[in-house]
Order: sequence, then structure tokens, then C-alpha cells
Amino acid sequence: MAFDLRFTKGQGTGNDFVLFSDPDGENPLSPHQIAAVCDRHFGVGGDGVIRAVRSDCLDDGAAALAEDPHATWFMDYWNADGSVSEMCGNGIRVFTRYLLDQGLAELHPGGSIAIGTRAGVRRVSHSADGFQVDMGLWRLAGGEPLVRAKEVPVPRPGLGIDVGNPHVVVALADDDELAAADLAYEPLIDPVPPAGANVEFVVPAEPLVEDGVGRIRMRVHERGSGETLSCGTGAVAAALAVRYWAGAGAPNDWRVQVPGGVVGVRMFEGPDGEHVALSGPAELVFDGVLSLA
Ligand SMILES: N[C@@H](CCC[C@H](N)C(=O)O)C(=O)O
Repeated sequence: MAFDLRFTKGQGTGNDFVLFSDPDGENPLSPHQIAAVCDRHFGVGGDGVIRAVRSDCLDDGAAALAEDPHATWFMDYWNADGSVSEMCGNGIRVFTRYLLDQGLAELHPGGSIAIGTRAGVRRVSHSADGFQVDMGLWRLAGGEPLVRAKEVPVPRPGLGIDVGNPHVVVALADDDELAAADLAYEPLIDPVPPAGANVEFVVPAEPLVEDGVGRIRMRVHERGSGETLSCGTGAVAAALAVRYWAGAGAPNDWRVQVPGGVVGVRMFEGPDGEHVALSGPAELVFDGVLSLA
């Protein structure tokens, strides 16, 4: 039976999402429906779908509430192919703007909001410069898998980084190599990570550091969505990888240029170890109704 899906289209540096609200968690979409919504020819089109659900209506949400009772909303994130992901760095900024715009939530005193995700609770704040997300702790995923990408001459070693979701970051020689990589094809990772990975290809700017800020360019092939114009968690992983490769003295502030714009990444000491923050724009583009089978 067909039903009407009321949605809002949003984007952050060109990473685009279809958002809808299901406060009581009664109307989840199937993976097939999500793929249909994200289809750019037959659906709305998007890199992912984000469902706004009250945390107390989901098992994953209960874990978020146990971590922080203020995390009353849960970001239920799905990739364009209908697979689930733990976290989305651009999506959570757009999700926050959506909650505020719909009057579903308000910023807490101090100007921030706690959001439940499958990777744990993330705190988002808003200022004149856009939205900032404390992405929490990060870790090296271990190993240096080899990555083969179409039109990149030889396999390159990657660095596995987990920022709540899995990433493999690969350094390329220069902008020509970055432009030539054909990311319409999924890069092959050897050994294959157990849950797959988003793959970021990075090139340092010349000079790498300007006014204390590290600068890199990046393209990404997202797990479950293909090449996208931006990936927030990917930008965080890329900045962490380049800082790791650069060694002692490398900065903690980074500017990551992606095909869809620029995001900022900052590493800082938190109460439980080093955290990393992501900043960037978040826009709502249009509202609509889609009839779904
Ligand atoms: N575009 C997102 C990441 C979305 C999830 C990713 N494709 C995955 O499967 O982990 C971002 O901005 O972080």
C-alpha cells in the first residue's frame, strides 16, 4: 500500500540527505524504501536518509539516554543503498538544523544539543560560523591495508581510522592523481575490513601548514553511497591521518577542502582522552511529499 512520506531535503558541503520525522518510531523505512528515496532519477535523491526518532523509542536510543539523559533525539542514519551507519558528521549538523527548524528541539543553555547516534552521544553547538560537533574519541583501527582505486596506477597503503564509523585514508602524490582517481568504482581494500570502510584520498596543500592551520584536499568514496561531494567523518579521519603521518609538531587545526566546500577539524584534549571536533555549514533546501510503495 502506498503512503506519503513528508520529508525535508538538506545538505552540508554538498553531502545531501532526506530527513523525516518519526517521533514515536512507528514508521521505519525498509532498506528497499531507503534506496528508492535516495535514487536520483526515480526518487528524491540523496547520499542518505535520516529519521528523527525519540531516543526512548529505540534500543540504540536507550543506550544513548543512558550515556546522556539530555540526548532525547536519535539520528537514525541510513546510507543510499539501504545499509545502516553508526555516524554521519555532515548529517548530524543538518539533523540539528532540522530539529531546530521544525521546533522539535532547542539548544540547551550554552548553545548546544546532545544527539543520540549508534556511535554514542554527540554534542552539537551553533554559532555565527555554522555548526560544530564534538565527534568524541577516535582510534587507529590497526593495520595498513592496501587500497586499489581505478585510474590510480599502483596500490597504495591506507591508514585505518575509526571515528565512530570505519575509514581508510590514502595519501596520493598530487592534485593530478587526486583528480584522475575514478571513484565511480568502489576502491578495493586488502584485507577487507570486517564492516567495510569509507575511503578517503588526500593530498596536502602547498605549504601544508599556513598560519598554524593544516590544509588538505580530499575526495571520498563512502561505504553504501559511492562518491559524495563531502564526508564529515571522512574529513575528520583524513585530518587525523595526515597529522599522524606528519609527526611531531603537526597542528591540531585543519581545513579540509572537499568537492562540495570546506570543513574544519580540530583535535583537543577531553576529559577522557583526545577528542576531535568537526565544523561546517548545514542547510535545509526544500520540503516535499513523496508517495512510497
Ligand atoms: N557522509 C557521512 C558518513 C555517512 C556514513 C558512511 N557512508 C558510512 O557508511 O559509515 C559523513 O558526513 O560523515
